[in-house]
Amino acid sequence: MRNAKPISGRIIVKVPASTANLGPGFDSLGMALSLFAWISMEPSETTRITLVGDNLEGVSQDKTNLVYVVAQSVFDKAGIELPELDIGIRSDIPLTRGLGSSASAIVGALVAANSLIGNVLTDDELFQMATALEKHPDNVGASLFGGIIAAAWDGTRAEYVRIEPPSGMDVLVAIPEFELSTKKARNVLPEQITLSDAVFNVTHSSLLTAALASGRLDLLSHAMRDRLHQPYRAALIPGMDRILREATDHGALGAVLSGAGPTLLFLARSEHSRNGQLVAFIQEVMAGEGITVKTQWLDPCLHGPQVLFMDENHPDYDKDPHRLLRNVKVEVGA
Ligand SMILES: Nc1ncnc2c1ncn2[C@@H]1O[C@H](COP(=O)(O)OP(=O)(O)O)[C@@H](O)[C@H]1O
Ligand SMILES: N[C@@H](CCOP(=O)(O)O)C(=O)O
Repeated sequence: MRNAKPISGRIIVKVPASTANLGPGFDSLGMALSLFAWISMEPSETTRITLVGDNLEGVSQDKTNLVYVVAQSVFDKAGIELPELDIGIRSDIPLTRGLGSSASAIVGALVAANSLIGNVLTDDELFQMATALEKHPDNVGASLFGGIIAAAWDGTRAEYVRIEPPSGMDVLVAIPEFELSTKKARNVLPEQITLSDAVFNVTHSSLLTAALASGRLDLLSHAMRDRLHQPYRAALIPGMDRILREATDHGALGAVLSGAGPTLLFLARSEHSRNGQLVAFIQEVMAGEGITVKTQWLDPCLHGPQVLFMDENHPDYDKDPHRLLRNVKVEVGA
């Protein structure tokens, strides 16, 4: 049992989305993105889970909700009695599209619950818990620490190194209208691969990590190639093969499947990125496949979760937390 302080007050956490793999770094590389989810959490007489906004369709509002379950695991580990919770969730991260919505929910819930009990768990403990829940460290590490992370999990313990994203690098995501669960996209992967494909991925992942750490943007198109998961997942995403193959002819530095997909992700130099050529190419190929995609320019997010603690003296404490979440301007200080 830790020295957990009694739970009181309201926590609002703003947590970034993430993209995993970056091509060859399967289950290892992740980068936080400037797209966010917000979770409010406070003790209450009975549990209530309110979903705010359009992106959370189908998410459960009972005690099976991921945010509620993960929060309880924090109280359990800290050895304190499990409280009923009033939880509000707002997310600008589309679900099951390969932008780490589940990782953001897990990290947001861990950080909110830990804040409610006076941060008795360390960042490392939160990272270990998040990795064990998500079963791979790439998305959760990026959401928790911001920037780019290179991580390895052996099933017992995860280690990571955070890399500051190179400056002058923009991120474009092309989000198809259809959902693809991570589970389904992992199920199409083979049990075994050839030694030459394994060597291809180890070498390219190492080169990519070093290129990102040293700002060698010129190496990205070479380094972001993958033979471990993208070739198998391509069958689930019409148009993906051609777009990834030809994106560098249209201004991208590198093009990959984001996480398990179906979102495609492109890195581009900031000064070239917004001229519309790349977006037009993606839209044209996807339209030819009969698929609607939403494109959105993002930046790497340099920070992890930001936490606002409200006690009863806070000027907004009397406001309905769900109305606060609805307000886009909910900015949560570091
Ligand atoms: N904010 C949230 N609150 C509760 N559950 C969530 C939230 N975000 C995501 N999830 C859960 O995670 C699932 C999506 O996870 P997954 O298939 O791994 O896709 P993604 O690439 O978006 O992480 C959703 O169907 C939902 O069950
Ligand atoms: N390394 C995982 C990443 C899954 O990311 P998600 O955002 O699609 O959940 C994988 O490629 O399966």
